Order: sequence, then C-alpha cells, then structure tokens
Amino acid sequence: MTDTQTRAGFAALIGEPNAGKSTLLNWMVGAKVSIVTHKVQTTRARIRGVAMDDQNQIVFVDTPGLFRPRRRLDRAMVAAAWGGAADADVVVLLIEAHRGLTDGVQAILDALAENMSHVRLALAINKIDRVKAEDLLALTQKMNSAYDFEKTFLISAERGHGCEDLKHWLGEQMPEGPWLYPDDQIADLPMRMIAAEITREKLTLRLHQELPYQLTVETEKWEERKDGSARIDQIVYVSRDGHKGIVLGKGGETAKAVSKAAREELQEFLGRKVHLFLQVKVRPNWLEESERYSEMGLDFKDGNA
Ligand SMILES: Nc1nc2c(ncn2[C@@H]2O[C@H](COP(=O)(O)OP(=O)(O)OP(=O)(O)O)[C@@H](O)[C@H]2O)c(=O)[nH]1
Repeated sequence: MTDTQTRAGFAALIGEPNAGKSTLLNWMVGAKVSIVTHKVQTTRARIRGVAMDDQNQIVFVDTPGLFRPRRRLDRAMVAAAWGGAADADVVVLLIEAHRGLTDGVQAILDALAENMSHVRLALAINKIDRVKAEDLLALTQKMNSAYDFEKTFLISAERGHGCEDLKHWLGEQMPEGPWLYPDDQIADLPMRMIAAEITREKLTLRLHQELPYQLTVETEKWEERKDGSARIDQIVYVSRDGHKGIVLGKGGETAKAVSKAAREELQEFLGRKVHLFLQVKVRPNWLEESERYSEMGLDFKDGNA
C-alpha cells in the first residue's frame, strides 16, 4: 500500500520581483506555464500550475499582490495579500544569490515572522550560476541565522540545477491524499485556463457593462486531433436565465462573434487550427459553489493570517 500512497497539496513560490519565480515554476510544471503567467496575471485564477513527483502532486498557487504594500497592514489585508501562500502546505522563498539578503528580502522575512509563522518555509537561493561557491556558503549561513528555514536549496532555475531536489522535497511535504487534479488534465491545465480566459476577455469586450455578474467560462474538453488541430469545448456559465439571452444575443449573434474572436486569438496563440465550441448554461448556485470550487473545480479556501 505504501508504494501506491499518493500525496497532494499546495505550494507557493514567493520572493522579490525578478527572483526567478516564473522560471522555477516553468521548470517544475512545464514550459506552457510561462504563457499562463503572462496571460492570466490579471485574472482570478489562483492555480499557477501542477507538478508531479512520482506519486506526489504539487499544486502551485498564486500569491497576488504579495509584499507590494510597504506600510504595516491590518490582519485582513495581510490575509488578502498573502493569498494562496497563507493556505499553502509549504512556501518557498526565492532569493537571488548575487543580491543576497536585500532590504526587500528582509521585509519579506519580517512579514513572514509577523504574520505567517505558522507556514512552513523553505529557502531557495536562485541564480547560483552567478556567484562563487564560498559566497553561497556565507549567504546560506546568513539567511539561516536571519530566519528559521526548514530547508535550504541552492538552485539555478534557468539551468535546472538543484531543481529536482527541491521538487522532490516539495512532493514529500504534501499531505497524504488523493490527487487534486486527475493526471490526464495536468498537462493541458494551463492551456485550458488560458483558453477560458481568452473567451472571457472577448465576452467582456463585446458586452461591456452588460456583462452579467457571476459569469464564468470553463474549458470542459480539450481534444487534440490527428490533423494537428484542437477541438475545445467551453461552457459559459451565468447565474440567471435572463443572462443567457444577453450572452447569446439576438439569434445567437453575440455568442457567435465572441466565439469567432476567441477562436482567432487561440489559433494565433497555439499556432494551429482550433475548433471552438461554446455553450451557455445557467448555474444558479454559482455563488455557493464557487465557495467550494474555484473556476478550475478545485476546493480552495481563502487564507486567514
Ligand atoms: N543567471 C540566472 N538568471 C536567472 C535564473 N533564474 C531566473 N533567471 C532570470 O531572472 C529573470 C527573472 O526571472 P523570472 O522568473 O521572470 O522572475 P520572477 O520572480 O517570476 O519575476 P516577477 O514576475 O517580476 O515576480 C529572468 O531574466 C530570468 O531569465 C538563474 O538561475 N540564473
């Protein structure tokens, strides 16, 4: 039984801008995510990607707005700012080897000590290709006397050095339990998110203020076809029957135009032919459901600091 025991949980990568978070995430999750991080930044998507390490699944969550505010925050704001990190099973702080313990890093450590002492924290010193070995040793010591990290990794996210160890360790820290995402969805999850986001964007452009509140787009199916094209089935969920008409438009005109615009952008994005099928459905319990399931169908609670 032990061989087949799976683990799954959440991890968050934090650090100053430019620390290499996206690069590391790409290494862990696969190249497709880089597109996601650019594309989906402004959305409500909270999942940045999913990595597998043997039987262990690591779901990387977003940390929107983290550390942007300089002033002291009240508890509610802190909880909001920390976003996914507050709920993560493990948080990895990324710093740049050649910059070391900067004021920005110190501010993060202070914020962690003050608000997030319950969170398990590992340190990843990134860009080790840019410094000498002896400097790394000194920095490791300095960082570990500044904060009680569970573990320190020396990595180069760009070259992949040390990343396997970090991923493996993260996998082992995840709680035992079934995977949060079925494995056949992991590879194209970022693409599903992007595709949904593109359609949502086109709906917003088309409907402006008319855009129904509580509208979500989900990519239900993604099928790779033998001829190299992709068939993408999406559902636009609205909360009331009346809203369905708004999205469809007269004689389905709005939905058609949105679908065309979204398909064109997707084709350009993927560099191949796309067949996009949109359906509009009413989901009256959207609000209640959304508390349990995010857009991606995943249980996710808001953090409390
Ligand atoms: N030399 C070196 N450069 C790296 C390494 N990892 C990342 N970089 C570079 O550092 C820069 C920033 O990397 P990102 O991954 O975008 O950093 P980020 O933390 O996601 O940045 P924000 O999106 O601004 O928060 C990029 O130019 C990367 O190519 C590394 O291991 N070595």
